[in-house]
Formats: sequence, C-alpha cells, structure tokens
Amino acid sequence: MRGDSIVSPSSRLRLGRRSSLCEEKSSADKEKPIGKEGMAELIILDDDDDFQELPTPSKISLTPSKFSLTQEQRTRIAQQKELALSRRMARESMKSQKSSECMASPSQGLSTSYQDTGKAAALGGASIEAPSSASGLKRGKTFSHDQMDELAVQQGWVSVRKRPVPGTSFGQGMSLRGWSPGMGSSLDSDHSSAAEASTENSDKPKVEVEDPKSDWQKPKKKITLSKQQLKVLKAISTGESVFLTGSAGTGKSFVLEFAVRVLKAKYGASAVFVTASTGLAACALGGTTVHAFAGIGLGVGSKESLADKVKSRKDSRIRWQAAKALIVDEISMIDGELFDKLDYIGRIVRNNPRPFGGIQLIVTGDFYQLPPVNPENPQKYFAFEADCWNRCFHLQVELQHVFRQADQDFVGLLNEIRRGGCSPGNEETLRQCSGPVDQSSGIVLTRLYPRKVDVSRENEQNLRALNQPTVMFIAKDEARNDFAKRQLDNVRVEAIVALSVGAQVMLAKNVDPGGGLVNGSRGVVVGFCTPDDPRASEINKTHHSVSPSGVWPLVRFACDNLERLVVPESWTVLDGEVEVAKRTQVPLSLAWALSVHKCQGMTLDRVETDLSRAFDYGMVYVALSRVKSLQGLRLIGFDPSKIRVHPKVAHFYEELDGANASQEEPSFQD
Ligand SMILES: Nc1ncnc2c1ncn2[C@@H]1O[C@H](COP(=O)(O)OP(=O)(O)OP(=O)(O)O)[C@@H](O)[C@H]1O
Repeated sequence: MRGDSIVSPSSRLRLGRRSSLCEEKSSADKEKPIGKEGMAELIILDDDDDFQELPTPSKISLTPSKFSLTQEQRTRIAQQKELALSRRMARESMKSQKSSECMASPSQGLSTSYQDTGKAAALGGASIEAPSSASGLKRGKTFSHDQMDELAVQQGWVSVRKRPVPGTSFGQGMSLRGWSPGMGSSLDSDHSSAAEASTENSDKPKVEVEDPKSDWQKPKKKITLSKQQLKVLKAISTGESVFLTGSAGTGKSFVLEFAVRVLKAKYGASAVFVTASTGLAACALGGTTVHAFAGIGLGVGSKESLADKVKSRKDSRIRWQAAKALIVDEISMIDGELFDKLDYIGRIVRNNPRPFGGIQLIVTGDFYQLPPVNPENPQKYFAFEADCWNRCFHLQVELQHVFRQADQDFVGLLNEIRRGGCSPGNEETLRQCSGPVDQSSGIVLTRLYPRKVDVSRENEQNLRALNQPTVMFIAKDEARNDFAKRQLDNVRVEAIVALSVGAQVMLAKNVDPGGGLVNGSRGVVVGFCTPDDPRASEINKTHHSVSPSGVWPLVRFACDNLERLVVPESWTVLDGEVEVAKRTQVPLSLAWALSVHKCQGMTLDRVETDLSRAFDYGMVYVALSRVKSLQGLRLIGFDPSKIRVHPKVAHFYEELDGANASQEEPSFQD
C-alpha cells in the first residue's frame, strides 16, 4: 500500500478557497446552514431524507402482485425460515468473535422492524415488530414469523407464487427471505466483509452512520466511514471541489451517496445535479448523464456553438444557472475535450470566470478502469488532460482502502493488475480459478464478456434451454429522422425482448430507486399476466403494440423478493432539450451474461468470465474487480497480455502520488 493517500491542495492543484460558490441566490435556493459541525449534520440525516429526493427519470410503474397462501406454501416458508435462521446464527457467531466498536451488536442484529413503507419482511431473527400501518396492530407488538408471513401476504407487502417455476434461481420457491444479498445484483450491498475488513484496520474509522442501502431484509448495520472518506465529506461539506479516485471497491460511489445528501442539505435539492458519464452509472445514482444535464445533445461541435445552444434553450440555461453543485461519476469515460467544453459552457452561461462558472464540482472515478469510447480529440483522451483540470479542484484524493474484497491477497492481486502487472504468483492464483464455483445455494453465476456479441449468444442459448414458451415484446419506436432513429441503438433496452418463465433478467431503467428497483436490478421472470387480468387489459389499452399477445411479465426481483408486474417504459433521445426519438418497451434485458462495460461500478457475488478476448484498457481489471472473493470467481481463458494500462493514466497516478508525498498535512490511510 502506498503511503499518503490524500492529495491535499498542492500549489499545482490548489485553488483559493471559495467563500461562496455562486453569485445568484433566490429565496428558494438560499444556502441552508449546515452548522459548525457540518459532518454531524451529515450523519444524522434520517433515512427518510435519503435518496428519495434524487431526480427519478421515470415514475414508479411496477406494482406488487397478490396471491393467497396455501398450506404447502406455509410449509415451504417455515423451511426457508429455519434455513435463514441457522445461516444467520452462524453469521452472528462469527461476527461476535470479531466484535468491533463500529458494528451493530449481534443482539441488535437479531431483531428487526417491518418498515411503515409496507415493503418490510422478516429476517431470520427471533421476533419482528409489526408496522404501525398494519390494520389492528400496534407498533411494538411482536409476532411470530408465521404470523408475520401471513400478515405480509394479507397486507400485500409480499406475494407468493403458487408453485416453484423451473429454472428459477432466486430462492427456489416462495421464501419471503430466501434471497441473500448480492445474488448477482449490482445494487445489493452486503457490507459484512467490508465492515469486518475495516474493523481490522489500524486506522480506526471515526464515524458511525446508517448504511443508506440497508433494506428490510437485513438488520440495519452500523457502517463506518474511513478517515479518508470522512475527510472527503468534510471538504465537500465546506464547499470544496473534489476529485475522488481510488481503485475499484474503495467506496467512491458510496461516498458520493453521502455527498449528495450533504450537498442537498446545504444548497437545497434543486441546486444539486447528479450526473455520470454513462446512463447506467447515472441511473445507479438516480441522476442523468452529464450530456443531458448540460443540454448539449451528443456534445459535438465547438465549445462556442455549444454554449450558444445552451444559452438559447431556456431549460438548459436555467439548469446551469441554478446549479450550485455538480456531481460527475465514472469520469474515466469522459474525454478531456468534453470536460473543457463543460467548463467553458459553465463560465459563459453563468457569466462567471471561475472553473465551471463557480459550481462546486464533485468528480469521481478511476482512470485505470474503462476509458472514453471514441474520444473526439486524441490529444485530450482523458478528462485529466483537459486544460481546466487542475484549476477545477481544491482536493484530489485517492482512496486507499478496498472495501469490496476482504481478502488482502486478492486486493493485492487486483491492485497489481490495476497498474498493468501480474506476477507469476498472481498469474498462477488466477489460473487456479478455472474450476467450478459452488452454486448449491441457487445463486446463478453472472457471466461477463468483453464483447456484446458473446453476451447476446449466451443469453439466447440460456433462454432456449428453459424450453418454455417465449413471449416477444416489440418496441414502439418513434423518431424525427434517420439520424435520430439510429440513436435509439444506444438505448438500454433492445428493440425486441424475448422472455420465458425462468428467464434471468435485469431492469433496464430506474423505476423505483427508493425501493431498490434501479437500472441493473436482477430478477427472474416467474410468470405472465394474461389479457383477462384487469391490470393487463389496462396496459393493453395504450401499449398493445408492444405486446401483441397482450400478456405482461411478472418478475420477482432480487432486491426485495417481491413479484411485480412489469409495464412498458419510455426512453427518449434528446438533442439538447428537444426530444428527437423515443422507444417504448418493457424495461428488461436478459441477464445470464453481461458485458464488461455494463458491469463497471457493480459488485457481484459470483462471476464467470473469459477474458482472453479483452480488448480495451482496464477491461481485465474491471471484470476481475467486480467479484467479492476469489471463491466467487471462475476465470477461463486468462491471458496476462490482455492486461492493458494506458501510459498516460500510469503517469497521472505517479504525479498524484508525487503530490501526496510532498504534501505538508498529515497523511491519511485506511
Ligand atoms: N466505509 C465503508 N464501510 C463499509 N462498506 C463500505 C464502505 N465504503 C464502501 N463500502 C462498500 O464497499 C463496496 C464498494 O463500494 P463502491 O461501489 O462505492 O466502490 P467504488 O470505489 O465506487 O467501486 P468501483 O470503482 O468498482 O465503482 C460497496 O458494497 C460499499 O457499500
């Protein structure tokens, strides 16, 4: 591990402290005080204040389905409960051996509450508190699991299939709690290994916070921000612009989630814009692409013409002028030319000579991961090559402690690959990962492929192997012209989606970020709602062309194990603010296999990958670093020559290290 890890403002990187971030203030967006102890405010925010305020690109459109509970189902539930309870007890006993001041005590973990949102379900704990909203029930009264299971079904919080569907991988049946976190979903966050790793660290984490991703399936675990993470959040809370980098799994996105809360508390939600380089990353944060925020369409053209375009369009002009903080995630995929253009537009549209017109910038990403696709100007391939880059940030911070993987040997191996190396010992370790991975728990391996064509082949083969009738969904596409129509190829859902019962699927749109249903959420098709069902006939009134057979998929999602009816969604292609094309389709794609590009930013439990055809910089590193442990990795076709690092990236991080070494402030390490 390298020494200092925070690049504190060196003369090269530092800007003077800004007392105020922008001139214009309205009563609506007046800065809210965050108090002397800015971070204290940060960590005591209610979960209700959580990310529900994030801009959601679409309305919630998935509705839980209801079924009645049979005796057979009750028996199965009881079996699942026993299993869950024994797993839980084993976990708790392991945890108690590693007791730590920064984690919830095991006794806390043994009971949990149903939440008032109605999405609650039981853990394997001994007793469960009923929601206050449940009719006839008082908060605080405890119920057996059986009572709660029945209550949950009666109240419509959960639904239970009448019989298991062949090929179903999630929980193999109808358990209310058969899902264990991280079963191949990008958004499952099981912090146990991470928290354990952090407690073993000598740099005692400072602040306990509620994990914003905790859900009703798990006890709310206390998680602890590392000193570095805390330092970054403090800087952000005092209005500093920060570039936050670090290897995969160091918690960049995790810090961002808190940063969004801090900034919204400070400036008001309407002045904070959450963006990312790709739609997938943006959706995971509940934001939009940086192009959409900027109102620059595809971003082609001179910076002057783009600034004119933004100024002439009311919506985009108002957005730029209202912004007090701009968050940009996955910066590695934004090229330097575009970054300079954004800086220019900010200065011109806001009539303010400071970088980005004085907007506080929070930029995150790891340049060792995937690079920009087709950068406009090869001289400015990476964002750090932008002329404005070093003027933009008060702080450039490289997080050091990896939370995603607890095994330090694996972390060392990944860090070596990140920097383009692979020692003979590590190569041997990876070659030994070619054997089968334990799938007895029903967790299906996610296969990662460098090329999209392999992803399609694999998904199609698996669909055929189910040997179930296939239902076709045909997108309704609308476009102003041929150019706009071609842009629909970039939309995250295919023109034709073929589904069968048992198909492993992934959501292609953020439909309910608060409920965990986001772009990338994993699920399984458990049935189809037929046209005689009132819900289906309602959808068919407007979207019959999408489903010629008039049926609509019922999907059980991993995030909460609930079955939902999935209805069509629309994706639009904008040129600036003008809608030029639109696709309407069921927001699902097959998910036995994923492309490496699609999985950047995800945490996966079990991965199988063939990287012999990896072609881009950082691709091998991105694929391998998704998985939490070597035990969850099946690697076939490993070729060390496919580990590629762009020399400019290596140079950038050497400079960052150099700046670290010369900093005067005490160093921070995890
Ligand atoms: N302080 C912490 N305590 C416990 N868990 C943490 C902490 N910070 C991050 N994590 C967990 O570590 C995992 C990886 O975090 P995250 O996805 O934010 O990393 P990242 O740096 O954005 O990774 P990538 O570069 O791959 O996108 C997540 O499960 C996250 O919840």
